[in-house]
Amino acid sequence: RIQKRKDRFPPGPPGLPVVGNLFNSPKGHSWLAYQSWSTLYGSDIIHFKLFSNHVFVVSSSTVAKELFEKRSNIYSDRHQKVMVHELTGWDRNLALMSYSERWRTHRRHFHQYFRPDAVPAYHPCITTEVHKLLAAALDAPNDCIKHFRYMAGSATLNIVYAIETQPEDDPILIVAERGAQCLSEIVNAGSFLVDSVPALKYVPGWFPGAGWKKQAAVWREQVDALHFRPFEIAKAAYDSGNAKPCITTSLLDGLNKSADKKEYEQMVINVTALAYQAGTDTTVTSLTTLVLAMLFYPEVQAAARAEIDRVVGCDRLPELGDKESLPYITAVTKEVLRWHPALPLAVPHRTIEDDEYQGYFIPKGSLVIGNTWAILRDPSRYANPEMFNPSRFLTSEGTLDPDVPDPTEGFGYGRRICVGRHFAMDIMWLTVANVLAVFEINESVDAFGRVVKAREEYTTGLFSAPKDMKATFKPRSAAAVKLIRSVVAES
Ligand code: HEM
Repeated sequence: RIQKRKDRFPPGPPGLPVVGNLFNSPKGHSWLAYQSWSTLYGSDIIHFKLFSNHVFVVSSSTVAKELFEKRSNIYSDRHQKVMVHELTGWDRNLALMSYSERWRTHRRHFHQYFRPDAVPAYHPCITTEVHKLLAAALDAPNDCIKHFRYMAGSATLNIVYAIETQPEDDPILIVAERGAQCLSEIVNAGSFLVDSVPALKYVPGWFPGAGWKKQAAVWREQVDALHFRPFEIAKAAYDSGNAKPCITTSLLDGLNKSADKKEYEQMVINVTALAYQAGTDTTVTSLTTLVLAMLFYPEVQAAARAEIDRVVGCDRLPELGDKESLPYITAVTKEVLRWHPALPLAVPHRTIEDDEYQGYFIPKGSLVIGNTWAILRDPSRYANPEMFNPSRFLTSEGTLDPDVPDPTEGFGYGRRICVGRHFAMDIMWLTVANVLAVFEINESVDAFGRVVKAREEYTTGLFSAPKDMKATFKPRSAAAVKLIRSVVAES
């Protein structure tokens, strides 16, 4: 019977006994290899094995909807790893939690602050941070990534903990940044033996060859600091009765009503730390892609600017209230998510039951990966998908075309879809509109006066960001400089 079921796996590259496809699985930019396997085997779903683990990769929106949405009760779990979940403390992160009552409680609490009708409350804060970004770009026109990072991090810490940060050497931003970075370090470090032999977690750090255990302890401290340091500041303000209302104070209001106060407080710590962890790198990566696209496609910059000048004029900056009247800016934002998704394979899902799809057998415990890259570059959905072309989302009259699919796969799938996507879309939209209203984005010049040519090269890993991004923000006019200075002075 087992043999019969094995024959019913979707097609995929041939593997070896015991190790499976260990030696022919891609080492970097795996979304590209999975996309070509899908073409080679003529299937929207492919299968391979890593040791005893079954991996399925889905590369069409139809199959993704069928599995992740229609069968979300089976396809919403996450793989648990000793290094990530137990030794370094990432079990607190909703995005990595197994599909359980604990995940549901965390997601419900987080969602109430980031659902579409809650997000407008953060518009004033986002607007102030975007204005500060414009001023920072005037003063340091070559540091766009640094400015994006500060904008996204500062907005998040303000909304979640009511903590005001400084652009340089802010102790809380440093702690948050370090903690969030260490997840990428763990993922990029590859596989740890302790994940295959969990008993190794009991080996003491001083044991010869257990250097990984010492590294795990360092990571653990950083993850703890990311969770506790900002929370302690917000909690102290709450206890003193002087706190500015924020997500933490709102959650702490529920503490007295909770049956298990310790457990509730732990949930508050996890939920509040989540926005920085899940929202900063994703937003910064996407905005860096915007900059790259603007270097390659100056005509898109010009079209965006023309729309802003026509609708908003030059005497004020675009606001989120202008969204309906600036469809081209919305189309640019969507195209950024589609052209180079920040997480080209989202976060892998895991099945909790045996399943069957189109005659194929998908065993319980399989990893099922949505190949967002392939789905968003599917030529049957998006013509000439390699081109950055916001107009694909517009009708011939220039309004948003409801028949062109939104690149929602950039935010993942089914019940695990990004909870912060409405907030993310607003912060991205406002940044795109404001930056293009007052700046030209140009290639930068090196110390010898030579233009640094932009390249479409991306990093590999959980996140995929433009490599060594260099660009310069040039104010469009003296009036634009004056406008930025006056807006920042006002706010
Ligand atoms: C452009 C920015 C962003 C992108 C591209 C993005 C993308 C994603 C993706 C691909 C996933 C995995 C979905 C899956 O497993 O199928 C995810 C999960 C998540 N995102 Fe985002 N995200 C962004 C911004 C944000 C922001 C700003 C927040 C918070 C304020 C946030 C909070 C979350 C959370 C909490 C999860 C975990 C959901 C779960 O596992 O149940 N994200 N995001």
